[in-house]
Amino acid sequence: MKVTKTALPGVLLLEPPRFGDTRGFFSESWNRKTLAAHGIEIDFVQDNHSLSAQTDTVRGLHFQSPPHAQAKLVRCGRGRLFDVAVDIRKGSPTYGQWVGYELSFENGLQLLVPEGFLHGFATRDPDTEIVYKCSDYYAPDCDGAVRFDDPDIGIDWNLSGDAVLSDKDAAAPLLANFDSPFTWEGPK
Ligand SMILES: Cc1cn([C@H]2C[C@H](O)[C@@H](COP(=O)(O)OP(=O)(O)O[C@H]3O[C@@H](C)C(=O)[C@@H](O)[C@H]3O)O2)c(=O)[nH]c1=O
Repeated sequence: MKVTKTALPGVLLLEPPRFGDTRGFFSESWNRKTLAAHGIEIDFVQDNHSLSAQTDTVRGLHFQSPPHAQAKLVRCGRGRLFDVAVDIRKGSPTYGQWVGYELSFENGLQLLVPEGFLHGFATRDPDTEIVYKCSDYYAPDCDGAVRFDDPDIGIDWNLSGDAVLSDKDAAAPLLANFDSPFTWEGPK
């Protein structure tokens, strides 16, 4: 397993090995012991799977507040997506900064998004599937969102057309009008 640090401490890019043969490939998409050996010890309790029919579908930027904050381990099941994490921990030296990576069925990459970060993605192909593990259960009362195209965050989504959004995401507040429920706890 190759684990690469990103510009945002705590956000990691994971590359599980794939064993190819004449049938195709085999890959361990998650293994608690392997991740623990890399210092990643998170109790995942829920797996999510969604399909986005159209290219340029954007879901995000989402979070769940404490006491139901979620870390997420994200991969692409089919197609290609651009996956983004944004630091929203008050007092963090990287508050408001983002990183984004292309996760695809082809490259098998995974993004680890810790608690205290917004998560969102844009699809690059039709019928793109995302699959992700979450460290807490869905808690609609703690569900929140920030505008995906907030100019203060400035994510370069590189869309080919207009974003396809849910009503909830279209009505999400800007970061400037948002009181983050997360606080930076210092370097780890
Ligand atoms: C997130 C979620 C939604 N739902 C339901 C609520 C609603 O009826 C339907 C669609 O919900 P949403 O519109 O919130 O789905 P979606 O916009 O795909 O939300 C997801 O976006 C990505 C970026 C994330 O990071 C996730 O944590 C989650 O917020 O599914 C669950 O039952 N369980 C869940 O865990």
